[in-house]
Amino acid sequence: MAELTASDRILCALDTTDPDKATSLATQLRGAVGGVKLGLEFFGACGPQGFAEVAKAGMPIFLDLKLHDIPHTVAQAIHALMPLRPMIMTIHSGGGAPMMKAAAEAATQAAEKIGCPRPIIVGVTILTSLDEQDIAAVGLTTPVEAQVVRMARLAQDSGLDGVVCSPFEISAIRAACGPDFKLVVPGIRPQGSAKGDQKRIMTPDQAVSLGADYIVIGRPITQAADPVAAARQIAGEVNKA
Ligand SMILES: O=C(O)c1cc(=O)[nH]c(=O)n1[C@@H]1O[C@H](COP(=O)(O)O)[C@@H](O)[C@H]1O
Repeated sequence: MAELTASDRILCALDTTDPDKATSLATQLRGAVGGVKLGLEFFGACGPQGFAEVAKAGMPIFLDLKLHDIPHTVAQAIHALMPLRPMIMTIHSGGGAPMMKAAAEAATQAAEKIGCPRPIIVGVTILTSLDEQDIAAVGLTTPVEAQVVRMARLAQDSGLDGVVCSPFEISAIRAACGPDFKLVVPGIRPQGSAKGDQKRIMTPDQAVSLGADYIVIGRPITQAADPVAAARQIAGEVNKA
């Protein structure tokens, strides 16, 4: 497979309830980023129809619904979502091995049935909006990096293609899971941009240098006065690194 360019590695999170805004951003950003992410906010407001509208812009779409339920329910949800043909889908690694295995199997079966490539199925590990203190408060006493590596190994053993992790865990997961395991990395903030609710953050060039396959960036692009210029500047920084 051809090496991804810096722009290809950027997935822009279109977190909005407005389908016209999402479609317009997806159209403008074509060529400046590798794909767009539609998540709970967009899908909750606009549903599969909204997804199909944005898809007309011709960009690969990362469908981020972070599925987390019993194995049967998650498998059926994947069967229901697969006709949308997303490039990447998220489930939650915290759902455990039986759920992740069921998700991987459902994605393979649905892709065969529809006749499309299986999407990249990634497991969300520990959210980038949490720091050590927040994580300890929910009762997880293992240090974050060790906990995330544990979840990544379990995801790999269960047949997932990769995980969503913070930039801080990239090196440890690479060492544990090898070069082909996909690392999708949010918690990315270009120098000087507002952190917002993110806590475990790095700059785009740092994350790619450490080995991120994809970096997920929302507000620093979508809330910029010129989103295309912001995306191109980020790609430039990644290239320099
Ligand atoms: O699964 C995700 O994509 C995700 C996982 C995570 O740990 N942290 C995280 O921020 N995300 C998503 O990445 C995007 C980050 O958006 P910004 O904070 O605006 O750059 C949001 O759409 C989040 O839903």
